[in-house]
Amino acid sequence: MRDLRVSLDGTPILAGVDLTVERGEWVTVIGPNGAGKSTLLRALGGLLPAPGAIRIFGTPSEALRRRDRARVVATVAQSPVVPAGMTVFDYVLLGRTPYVPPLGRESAADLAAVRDVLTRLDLDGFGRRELATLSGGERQRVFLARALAQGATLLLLDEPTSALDIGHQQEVLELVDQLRRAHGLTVLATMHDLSLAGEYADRMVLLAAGRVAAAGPPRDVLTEDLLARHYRASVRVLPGEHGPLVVPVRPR
Ligand SMILES: Nc1ncnc2c1ncn2[C@@H]1O[C@H](COP(=O)(O)OP(=O)(O)OP(=O)(O)O)[C@@H](O)[C@H]1O
Repeated sequence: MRDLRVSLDGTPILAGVDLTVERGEWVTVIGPNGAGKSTLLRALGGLLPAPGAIRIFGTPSEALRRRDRARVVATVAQSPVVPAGMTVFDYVLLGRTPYVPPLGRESAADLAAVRDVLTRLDLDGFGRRELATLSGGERQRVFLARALAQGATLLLLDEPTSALDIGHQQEVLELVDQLRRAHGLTVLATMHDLSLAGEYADRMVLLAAGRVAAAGPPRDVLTEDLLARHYRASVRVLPGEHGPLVVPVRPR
């Protein structure tokens, strides 16, 4: 994206963001509440107009038709709408919509893709359950399952682990990383857990008040100075095996 500017109801939210994500790369956008992270993902997902600012694998975003975009870009929003009465299986099957011919039905391959992704996300046995009856964490895995079933090569993940327990956080991020390596997926995520973010991202972008305040490998972005300045947080940053570990410490 080049000079991405978004205003909502007359309020400037993104004030000229430049960001390139290479094919196969994992980039995580961090930043304090209200910095514009979700807005950035929504613009990339085609949900907000951004004429001329975004190219997806070389194609101007506005030139992609909805169905074509859905085969390339899959988004897991922060709080997706949960359709009343819909089962987990049918919800994940919605991810196959871009492959179903107009007025046609899902193929055996579509159904198999859904079963496969449910297994990978530890959701066997949940297929017939009504989505609305699942716990927050179970639901979050179903939202990710739908995006993975879509078979897109660019995954936009808006706080994909915020409702998950520590085990499922790791499981989901490991799965995304495995898929990335095996199928060359490109991942753009937002996360509030900074240590976890740094362990998985190749590069991080610190967004503050709609601008890029810092960008680079996790060790360059997760510094005590930058985090204190932009989050107004008191933290210690310790060296970790897979990236810096950010520990909040009570201010003196
Ligand atoms: N329709 C709107 N009109 C005016 N301001 C809006 C509108 N929608 C969102 N905003 C504001 O845009 C800013 C950025 O919101 P966004 O959801 O992108 O932030 P975020 O970085 O994802 O925050 P969080 O970490 O809290 O999820 C916020 O201050 C929000 O209140």
